Amino acid sequence: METPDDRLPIVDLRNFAFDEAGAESIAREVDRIFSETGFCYLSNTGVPDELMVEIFEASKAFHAQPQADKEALAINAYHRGYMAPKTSLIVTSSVANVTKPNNSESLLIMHEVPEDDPRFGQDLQGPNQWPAKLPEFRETVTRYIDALETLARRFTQIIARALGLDPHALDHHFNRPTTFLRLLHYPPQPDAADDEFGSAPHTDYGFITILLQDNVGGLEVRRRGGGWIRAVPVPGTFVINVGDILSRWTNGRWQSTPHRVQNKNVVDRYSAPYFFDPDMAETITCLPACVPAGEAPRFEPVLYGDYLMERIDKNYQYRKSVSGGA
Ligand SMILES: O=C(O)CCC(=O)C(=O)O
Ligand SMILES: [Fe+2]
Repeated sequence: METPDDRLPIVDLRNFAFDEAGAESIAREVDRIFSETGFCYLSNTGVPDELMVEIFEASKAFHAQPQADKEALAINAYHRGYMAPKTSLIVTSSVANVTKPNNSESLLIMHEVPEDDPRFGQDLQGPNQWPAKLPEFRETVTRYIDALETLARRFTQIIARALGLDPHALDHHFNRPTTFLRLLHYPPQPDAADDEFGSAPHTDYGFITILLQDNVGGLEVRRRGGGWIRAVPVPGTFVINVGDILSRWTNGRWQSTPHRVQNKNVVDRYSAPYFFDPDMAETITCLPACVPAGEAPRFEPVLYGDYLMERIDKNYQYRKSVSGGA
């Protein structure tokens, strides 16, 4: 039986219309939740409801296209484009021994890197791919990404506060953030076996993930004491969670909690996780505020770009042909 404790908490961001005391109280709440479950809902985020509707319409229109039109955008060496069902396998996960590929398809859109950007051509720094036959798609997705970036930057200030830092202390790591929007489609799997997932148990690599899900359900979050909590859809909210690099940055004070998706419904499920990560050129060093006096940090400093490439190269089959062996 479910009890009220089995629900993820909701943090009300009050449309960011708070004073100093309000910001502090939200930060305390976030510190408690991220130290325990590492997952919660966010309400009153300032992201317009219409935009949430529009991004799902865009995603559905993309996935409803003939397979050939989707394959025309097959994921490129810059990790941008379409990933067909059953092509990603989380192998770096310490969460589970995953053997079956994920039963989901997705379009990955990252931060734009124009050709005149000095980073152009480096790892993960290249062009997005846009569907030729959906004229409004790019504009809608760009508006959504802009809104989510604003939310993520504001939330980063709450994170800094929650860790006892100046609200702007972390901002400079995100001057050129690494961002991924993943427009996911999960086909129905009413008879899925226990080890067949839309998204197998995993933790997210990065800093924070801000997820929009439709009203179908299927996301589950691992409970600290074992078992899984259903992240039931709550209209108008996002789900936010701590990624591995944030957990590492906090010296393990905050948890990057395993989660998984199984769409055992008879209808399709759509979701849109937005991953907001540091600039790849930033070094992530355990925050001194999180290291107990007299103790050494639990993790070595790491260049975010190196860390991310390792995770991506291990997790995606398609990268066998674009990296490593060359
Ligand atoms: O679709 C979802 O609800 C979660 C997706 C997810 O965990 C991911 O893409 O990392
Ligand atoms: Fe995830």
